[in-house]
Amino acid sequence: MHGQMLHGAKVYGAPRYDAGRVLVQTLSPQMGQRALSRGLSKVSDQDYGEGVEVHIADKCFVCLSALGRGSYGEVWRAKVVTGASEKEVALKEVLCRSQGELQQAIFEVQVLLALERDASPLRVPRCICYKVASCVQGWRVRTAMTVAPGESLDYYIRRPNLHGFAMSLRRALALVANLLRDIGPALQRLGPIAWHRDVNSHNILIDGAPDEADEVYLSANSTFWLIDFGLAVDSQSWVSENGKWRTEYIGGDSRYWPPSSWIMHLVGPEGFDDQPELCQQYQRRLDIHGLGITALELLCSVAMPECAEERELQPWTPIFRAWQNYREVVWQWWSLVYEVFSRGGDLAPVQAQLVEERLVDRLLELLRSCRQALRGTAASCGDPSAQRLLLMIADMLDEGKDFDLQEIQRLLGPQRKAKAKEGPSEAEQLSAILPGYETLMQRMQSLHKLKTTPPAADAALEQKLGQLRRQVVGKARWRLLELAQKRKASVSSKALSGMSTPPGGRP
Ligand SMILES: Nc1ncnc2c1ncn2[C@@H]1O[C@H](COP(=O)(O)OP(=O)(O)OP(=O)(O)O)[C@@H](O)[C@H]1O
Repeated sequence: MHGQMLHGAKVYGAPRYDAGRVLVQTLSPQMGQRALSRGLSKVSDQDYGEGVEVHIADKCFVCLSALGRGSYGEVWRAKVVTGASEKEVALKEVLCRSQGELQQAIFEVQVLLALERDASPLRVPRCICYKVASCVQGWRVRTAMTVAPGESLDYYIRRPNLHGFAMSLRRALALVANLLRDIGPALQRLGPIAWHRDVNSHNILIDGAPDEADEVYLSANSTFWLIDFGLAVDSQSWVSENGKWRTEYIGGDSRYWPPSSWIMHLVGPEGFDDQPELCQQYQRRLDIHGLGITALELLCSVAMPECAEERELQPWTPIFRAWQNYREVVWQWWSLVYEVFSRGGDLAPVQAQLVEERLVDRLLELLRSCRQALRGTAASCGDPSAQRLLLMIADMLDEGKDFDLQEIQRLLGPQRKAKAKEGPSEAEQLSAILPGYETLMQRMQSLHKLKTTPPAADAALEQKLGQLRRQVVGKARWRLLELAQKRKASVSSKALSGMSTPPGGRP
């Protein structure tokens, strides 16, 4: 999730699906200094700040500098003093004022923990430890995670282009291929557990891509990291006829929303009555669409020449034009909604205006133009690897296609190896905590009782969380086993049916 003025509209659904909020906490370094000067060895209700010592479980950290700011507070880079093998960590704190927010914040941690159990390391931060503490406003969920390298992709793509068109295009294609190779598998592994719902260029970090580097260097060295699982929802309870997709608030950055999210936002679930494909998109493919738009944005931002005449370079011109049209119109819709949220106004008139303007039909048309341009250029560009990329992006943006994330590795080859883990974390020793048949969210309802027993609750809360972990461990193990068996069965049935390895891909 993110909430920076220009890059993070925290847009939630229409008031009938829960009024949303835009909360940007500003934590001043002075606050941190004050905490330090009071000689606090343990921060309970203090915010992070330079030099502030933070204890989470048996580990101790000292805040160094802010890594970034989101709608729920700042994320700080911190030095490890004791208890963890990493030198530095990223400390995130989410202030939860309600049961719902607490459940959401804990789910974010659970998802990180679940992902790190994956056999092959993914490019997502690893959770080192976390703590839930009650405070006057409700609860604070503090997480220490590994620092993902690099900078936000949305800053990267706004840098001026130093190269001529041919070189820029090769660089862009190399970057887009690595973006899909890195983020695709993360989303694929995430799928059985959760939908991220906020895949966009602000929540993806890029590393190893200096401005002057050529495509060979970028292919070998650039990496992309998915962060911020703060809007993730349990994919098991989300999907189905009466799944939570019907009632849960809408999340994410509307510039990366598919048409189905706008339908939900402007009309509600009834808007899908005659639109089964869009309904399926909203239930299952929000992240794929977010990744597709991010890929197109990266391609055009890096490859598109700054000068308009140069831009008229066939066969790539149609893609640049389609993207520019999309960007102009969709960014305008986003700013209309965001403006109302940031001043806390009534969203209903803006929603009515957007319905009147036939936003969904226009968005479908803008996306159709993007796909047409991508497919047209793929047909004429003559470079098979560029072709594969363009067709893949077009399919990701196609509400009529049931895009499978496995396609990415099949067509682009496997993800380059992420750095090996640096030793077992506390999380690895914890019980498995994947949500099972009953969703984690439902189980967390039992925390409700603790809300009525204020501050004494720290220990009780920890105990309760421990209980919850133990309760779900059996089901989670079973589910992991089942998934592994399914994978095995599908691999052996493919082998039996004599399927060959596709060119450049894995079997
Ligand atoms: N593990 C990490 N490693 C490096 N930087 C990070 C990490 N986690 C977060 N950040 C930085 O902190 C910023 C805010 O983090 P995050 O998006 O998780 O917070 P949030 O409150 O959920 O924000 P949002 O408003 O985007 O929802 C990120 O944009 C990024 O710059």
